[in-house]
Amino acid sequence: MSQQPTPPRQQRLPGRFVIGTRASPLAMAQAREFAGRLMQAHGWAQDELPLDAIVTTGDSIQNRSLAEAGGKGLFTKELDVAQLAGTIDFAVHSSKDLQTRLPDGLVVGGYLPREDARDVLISRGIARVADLPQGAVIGSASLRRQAMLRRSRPDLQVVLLRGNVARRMEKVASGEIDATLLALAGLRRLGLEDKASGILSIEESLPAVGQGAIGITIRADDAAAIAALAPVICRDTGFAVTAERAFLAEVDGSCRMPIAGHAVVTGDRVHLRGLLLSPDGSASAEGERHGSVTDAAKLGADLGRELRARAPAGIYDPA
Ligand SMILES: NCc1[nH]cc(CCC(=O)O)c1CC(=O)O
Repeated sequence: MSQQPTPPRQQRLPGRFVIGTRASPLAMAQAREFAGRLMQAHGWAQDELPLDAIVTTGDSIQNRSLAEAGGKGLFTKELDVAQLAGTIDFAVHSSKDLQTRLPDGLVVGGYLPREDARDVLISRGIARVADLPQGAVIGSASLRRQAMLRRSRPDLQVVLLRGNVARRMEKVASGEIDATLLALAGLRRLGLEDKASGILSIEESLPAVGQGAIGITIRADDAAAIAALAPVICRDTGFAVTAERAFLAEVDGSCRMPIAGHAVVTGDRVHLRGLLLSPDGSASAEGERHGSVTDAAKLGADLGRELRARAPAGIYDPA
């Protein structure tokens, strides 16, 4: 559903771009953040940067897990089509939700500076997963979060929970479920950080590949878009997410497996951690790599191959 009429591509004014985004509150907040950074960097006015909010197939599926429904591409398909057609020039994505392989003709032009990548616990007053009562009901749609919870707290009842961030939080507040895990980044961008009951450490809940990083896709041949992005993109976030995404592409690429991967850049070094789990959390393979940021993609692929090769039974052949 494309709300605003947008000029055909050939009529694009020099320096004028249309930003495409999903229509969820979080996606809109991220698109506004990107627009704000572009306006500041270039001195553009708001009406020079129209936002085109597009409802994707993924947004309209609420009752099944994403893995069942067909994966990450469901959240980007309609945006990809609009972008290739030239209706939108930039598409703003949560890197976490971005397929490892983009459609031909589209590339990630860069990433905005990463927000905190950690997960948070949302509960009625309990700050730590370890302190949830025996048998508590905890909801998540993420295979990674489900498997990590089952591993650390096999007694919890882990149930499928979908819907946007606000709706998930309501289900905790109303008592329908006892707790859920969400990304701190999303809460911050929605101005809801004070609703977090506690923050999970990176060790406790290794984040998803790309978590906290906003990726901007462009048409591969759009030189004007590449130039416009240059002052707003973050090089270090790019190295970190490149390592993580190379890892993900090597271990699986679909989102049917619980996978976590997180890289941190310090100076010209990158440190990547990866984790594969069986759905019930009982089997796992984890590892890490340190190296130069210029080798980010290679480090990620190396770690992915290593973990795939030594994954115990139960990971690639779920019981
Ligand atoms: N899959 C939904 C999704 N995609 C990105 C974020 C959070 C923002 C981010 O990771 O940048 C969320 C919500 C969540 O996991 O709590």
